Amino acid sequence: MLQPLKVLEQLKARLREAVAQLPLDRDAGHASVILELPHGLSHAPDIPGPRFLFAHSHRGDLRAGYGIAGEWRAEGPERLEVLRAKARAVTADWQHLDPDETGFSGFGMLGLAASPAPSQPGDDDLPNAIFWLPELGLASHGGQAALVLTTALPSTLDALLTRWEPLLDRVVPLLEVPAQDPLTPAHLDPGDSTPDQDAWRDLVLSALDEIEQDRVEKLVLWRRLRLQGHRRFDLIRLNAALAYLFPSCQVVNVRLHGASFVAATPERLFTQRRDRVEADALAGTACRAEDADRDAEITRDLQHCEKNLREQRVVADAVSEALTHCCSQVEPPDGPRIMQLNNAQHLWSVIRGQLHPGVDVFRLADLLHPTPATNGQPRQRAHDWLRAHEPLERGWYTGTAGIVEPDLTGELWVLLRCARIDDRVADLFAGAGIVAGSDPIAEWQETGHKLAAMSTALQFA
Ligand SMILES: C=C(O[C@@H]1C=C(C(=O)O)C=C[C@H]1O)C(=O)O
Repeated sequence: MLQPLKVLEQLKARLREAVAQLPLDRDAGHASVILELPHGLSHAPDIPGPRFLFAHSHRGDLRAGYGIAGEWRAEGPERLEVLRAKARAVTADWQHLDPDETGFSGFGMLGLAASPAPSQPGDDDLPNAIFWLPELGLASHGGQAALVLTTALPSTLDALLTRWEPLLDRVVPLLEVPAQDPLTPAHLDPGDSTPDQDAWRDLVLSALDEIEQDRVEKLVLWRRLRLQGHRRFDLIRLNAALAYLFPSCQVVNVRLHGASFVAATPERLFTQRRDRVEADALAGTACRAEDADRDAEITRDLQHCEKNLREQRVVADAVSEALTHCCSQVEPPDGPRIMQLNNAQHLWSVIRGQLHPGVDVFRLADLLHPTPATNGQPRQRAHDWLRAHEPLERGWYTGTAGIVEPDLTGELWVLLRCARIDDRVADLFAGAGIVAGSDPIAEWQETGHKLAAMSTALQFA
């Protein structure tokens, strides 16, 4: 294996050659240089500054972005249309130079808060919606990896090398550092839940009343739990713990300023590959048991529970219906089968469709987000009821985020099992779908199982 210093020197030499070939004097657009890395990546370094990460352990996929080569923000009901127009303009004029023939290309990140309604963001918070081209990207898949450097045009050779060489100096040596072992589990001080258990019961009862009056069929309520650590939470360790505990989930980190938004989510909003789309309908939750017989019994109960099946069917139906607006053909949902995670199990179906020409991730996000899995049904009425009754802003919890390819296809994940982490404080978020027959205590316990996904991992960070 090449020594880290050798890798860095070789990358810098190849970077200088490649940058000299970029059309830097064009007066608009973006250009990316893609350089092969000697081996695949299982984790991505955390350096100060804006950063995002999407890592999926079972798939062996990783994308990370550092710094900003371009960012576009939007809010309000037109937010996805606005970002779509920007992304179309960017990708129409984006040069890619891949001298090592890696097959990787530049990529962007799209991320959205749960509601398009503008909020009063704090300094550390993420914007309502953002499409972001990182200055340095890392991509790894199937044991192969590449580094992608992107700039807005025009630029000059000197300006780029002055920025990019120090960036490589900071990041490349860290790629060779093995992931740190988890720390001895630390005690976390539990803070308040908002709403607390009494306010939760009242909220569930009002939601049940709304359902009883036939104004909505389903409402997804949630709560925030604040945890205080005795040491600063370390994102690399946290990601490693999440990947270990939830290898079939997508680990997501997004940070623009101080605080990081972190998730280990089991739920895709959709995957778009060329003209095919696949979306998850995930709803209906039960716990896990240590004892295998008891666990199998819980699974069987979930598969036959009329309330949970109905809750999941509402989601599958709404996703199928949304896809009919952009597909020439939508296959009936499969399942529902069971998705088993370490802390919970869910009813899950996949819905597949054949897309009309010209459909992209922005259009799909507009049609699919939010699904009744995280909002309720019907969509607008549920959204309005929740905005009027929820005690806190959701922010990016139950928003969506993912990677956008230069042809504007990609994959977005529903932001669940997540936390906003700032130094030693972590705010964890979890919710539960309320339908006729839901019980406030059982739903409170369900949010507890979901919160345990992040709180367990945080103990090792
Ligand atoms: C709302 C959450 O999860 C969603 C709600 C579920 C349910 O109500 O059973 C199950 C999976 C998710 O779609 C969450 O994890 O916070």
